[in-house]
Amino acid sequence: MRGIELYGKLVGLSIAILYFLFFEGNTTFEYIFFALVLVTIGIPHGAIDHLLLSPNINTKGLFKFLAKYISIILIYLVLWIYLPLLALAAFLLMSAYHFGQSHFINFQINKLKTATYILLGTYYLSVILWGDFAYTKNLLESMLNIQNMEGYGLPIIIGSFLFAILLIAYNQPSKAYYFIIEAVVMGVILYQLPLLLSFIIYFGFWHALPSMNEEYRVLKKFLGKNQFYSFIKKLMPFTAISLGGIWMLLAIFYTWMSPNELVLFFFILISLISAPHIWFMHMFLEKKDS
Ligand SMILES: CC1=C(/C=C/C(C)=C/C=C/C(C)=C/C=O)C(C)(C)CCC1
Repeated sequence: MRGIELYGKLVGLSIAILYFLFFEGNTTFEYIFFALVLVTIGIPHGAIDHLLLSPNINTKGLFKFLAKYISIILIYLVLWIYLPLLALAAFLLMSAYHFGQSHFINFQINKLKTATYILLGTYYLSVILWGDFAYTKNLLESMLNIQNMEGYGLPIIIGSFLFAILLIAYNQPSKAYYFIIEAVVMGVILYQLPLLLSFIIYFGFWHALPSMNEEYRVLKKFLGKNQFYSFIKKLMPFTAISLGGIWMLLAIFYTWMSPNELVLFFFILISLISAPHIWFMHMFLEKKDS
């Protein structure tokens, strides 16, 4: 594993340990780390999608890219408005694929790739969502009632874990032990944490940072002198636009929505920017493999 990823995972683990030791039940701790990781790693990892396929993009190329990006967002927004349950199901499936995919940046999967990604992503997502089922249920309440789904949690978690490990072992027998240990340790920890902290630790340090590290590795030859500084500079504009847009919309809807509805609305906004990001990231990672 490359340095930064390992350090990131250690930071993620330290936040979890700090929570268990000193801040159990402290929502301020949870919100502070949620915001910090989101702003510094979560959003920025998707802010250079325009450079992934064309590192030297020109103005015309950028407009074409933005037209595609915004069209996907608008089509998905229409789906959220008219068929919200389908939009939610699509979000969970896309996210499982996308999260799973980022576990294999340094490990080649050749056989049953899509299934492997989806199963491993489903495992982590379900650990996070079912680990704090009461809050997940409350967040989704305004959209659907998942009360009777509590019992499905363990079979889904164990089933996705077993099948994912089976497929990883089928692809890379000598590396499977690493994924097993990580999935078991992280599964236990994420399951015990409150939803938002669990989500942001996994999202930040197991998904966004490894993805950003890969973006940097591939793009750095196009960054001239001061590669790291130039990379950070390139992340800035779309990070600021995304955060500003999310902030503005949350501020506008703040007066009409309950706190739980606002959190769900926040995740719907994340889903809207994630849809094109997942697509471009998929193209980037698969192109790199071929
Ligand atoms: C945590 C959470 C949810 C799922 C969030 C997901 C799936 C986020 C995925 C983000 C991605 C894929 C970002 C891209 O890089 C729900 C079920 C919406 C509502 C309850 C809280």
